[in-house]
Amino acid sequence: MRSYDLIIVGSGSGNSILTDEYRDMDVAIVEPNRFGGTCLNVGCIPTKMYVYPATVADQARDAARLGVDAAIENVDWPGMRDRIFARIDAIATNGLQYRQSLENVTVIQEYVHFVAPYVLETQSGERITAPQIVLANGSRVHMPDVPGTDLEGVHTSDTVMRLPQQPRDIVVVGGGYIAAEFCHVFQGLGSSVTQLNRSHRLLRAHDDTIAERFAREAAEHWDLQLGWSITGIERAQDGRLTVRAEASDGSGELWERTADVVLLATGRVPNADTLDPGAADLDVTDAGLLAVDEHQRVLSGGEPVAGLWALGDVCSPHQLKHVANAEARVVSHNVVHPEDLRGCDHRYVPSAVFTEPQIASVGMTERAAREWAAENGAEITVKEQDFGDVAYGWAMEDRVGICKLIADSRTGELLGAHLIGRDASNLVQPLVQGMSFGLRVHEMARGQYWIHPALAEVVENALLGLDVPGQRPDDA
Ligand SMILES: Cc1cc2nc3c(=O)[nH]c(=O)nc-3n(C[C@H](O)[C@H](O)[C@H](O)COP(=O)(O)OP(=O)(O)OC[C@H]3O[C@@H](n4cnc5c(N)ncnc54)[C@H](O)[C@@H]3O)c2cc1C
Ligand SMILES: NC(=O)c1ccc[n+]([C@@H]2O[C@H](COP(=O)([O-])OP(=O)(O)OC[C@H]3O[C@@H](n4cnc5c(N)ncnc54)[C@H](O)[C@@H]3O)[C@@H](O)[C@H]2O)c1
Repeated sequence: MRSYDLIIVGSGSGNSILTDEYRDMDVAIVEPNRFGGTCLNVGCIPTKMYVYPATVADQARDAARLGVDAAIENVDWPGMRDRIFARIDAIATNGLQYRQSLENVTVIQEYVHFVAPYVLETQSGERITAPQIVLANGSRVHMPDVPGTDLEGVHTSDTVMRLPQQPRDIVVVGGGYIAAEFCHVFQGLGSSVTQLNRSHRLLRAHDDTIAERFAREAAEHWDLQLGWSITGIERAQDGRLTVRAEASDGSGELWERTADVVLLATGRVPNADTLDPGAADLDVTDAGLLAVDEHQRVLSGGEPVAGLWALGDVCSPHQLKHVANAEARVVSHNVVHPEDLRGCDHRYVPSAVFTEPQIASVGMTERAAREWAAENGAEITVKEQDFGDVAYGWAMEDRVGICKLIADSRTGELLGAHLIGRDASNLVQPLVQGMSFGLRVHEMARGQYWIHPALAEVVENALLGLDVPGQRPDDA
């Protein structure tokens, strides 16, 4: 059995823990797939490289409203795909080659699983061990359990971005982040898109106002079919794919649609199970995540196991790259400073959905805040500020955007922020900052300049619209 000082399983955020402090350690990085993990190869980065041109095309289509007549002559999918992956594949290849070039690092290109505490076995039967092991092996696509998902032309986010040609039409199954982003990509680039979702609600974790506004916009941009559960996919006589579904309400009503391509976007599951965690007595949560404490130490029987760490999608309910990266920074420190353990601050985790229009959110939804207030004898104040009511919104003739804020009306603490509209993923950042550093609503609104007439004035006005200390007439 080969011994190392440290084994890292997974080359996504796990790869980033190796700082200068690790130069004298004998390290193994285990990565059976493309080096760099999900975000780089099949996730955040390539999706956004498709989202951007799709948004450009969408804006061109919408420009006549502003007095600019534009026409989209052509969308070069193969050229776009090759441009995107020329950049990404080179980063993955260079990342692998760099790690392989280091004297103290061994890259093992196989899957591993536990056979005993601190002992992992590769697919080819080699056993490796280390006193410190970082489990950063992410999550995988969840496939609906229906016939036909293995047919050619049925894709997931892992494969759809490498399609040889842009599909004329596509059925996207699911109502979460991935479905929302790919519906925008394909619709923006000119495919005919049908979105099929089991429930009547899109983006289920989001604030009701935002989810409803998004569903309204989605229905204007593509064919939105809500309340249908997929029952199977078949090869149609013309060689295309027929998706079949039945009504989710049990009425027995049936639905079908034929398209060139089907994209399954029905969630991701953590890869804790594939590590065989029972062989090392590791705790797994009901959601299938490796259980960790606040220092990212993996738990066994509720107690931290010395030298065993986890980070990212394999242990995080958030399934977000910035969370995986933050946890990687904590693990990077803790592995080499066990006497000075750091923790990860998960209080205000923002996220954005890069669809059209963009959506961004941090903190409690209004519904969660109302429940929290009822349980804690608190009172909340809510402000919905339309983008269309600030100067830059006039310039855009905006009819969609909202910045919705929720605060504790006694303390002025911002509890939640939810935006839909142009640049929402950037507009939310000053609010994340204010929340993270304990600023009260009035301090955020009046303790800084807001550039006029930037779109950020929508955030300023939303803050000023909250009924909180410092902003009431008797506080003046
Ligand atoms: C289409 C898509 C778009 C996304 N967009 C965004 C976004 O815009 N913003 C955002 O914040 N997040 C986004 N995410 C989520 C984000 O990609 C993940 O949260 C993040 O990449 C998780 O990082 P990780 O290091 O935990 O895992 P990963 O990056 O998945 O790395 C885990 C690695 O472990 C390897 N592995 C798995 N099992 C084993 C094993 N048994 N042995 C050895 N190696 C193993 C895998 O091959 C993989 O490379 C997106 C995800 C997808 C799928
Ligand atoms: N911009 C971002 O930050 C970003 C982008 C993409 C993905 N992600 C991350 O990746 C994760 C996975 O994304 P996702 O969109 O696949 O998951 P999700 O959990 O957001 O949505 C899954 C959807 O699939 C539906 N579904 C599940 N099983 C189904 C079935 N059998 N039939 C029909 N519908 C079914 C669910 O109802 C839900 O609407 C997200 O949790 C997110 O954190 C983030």
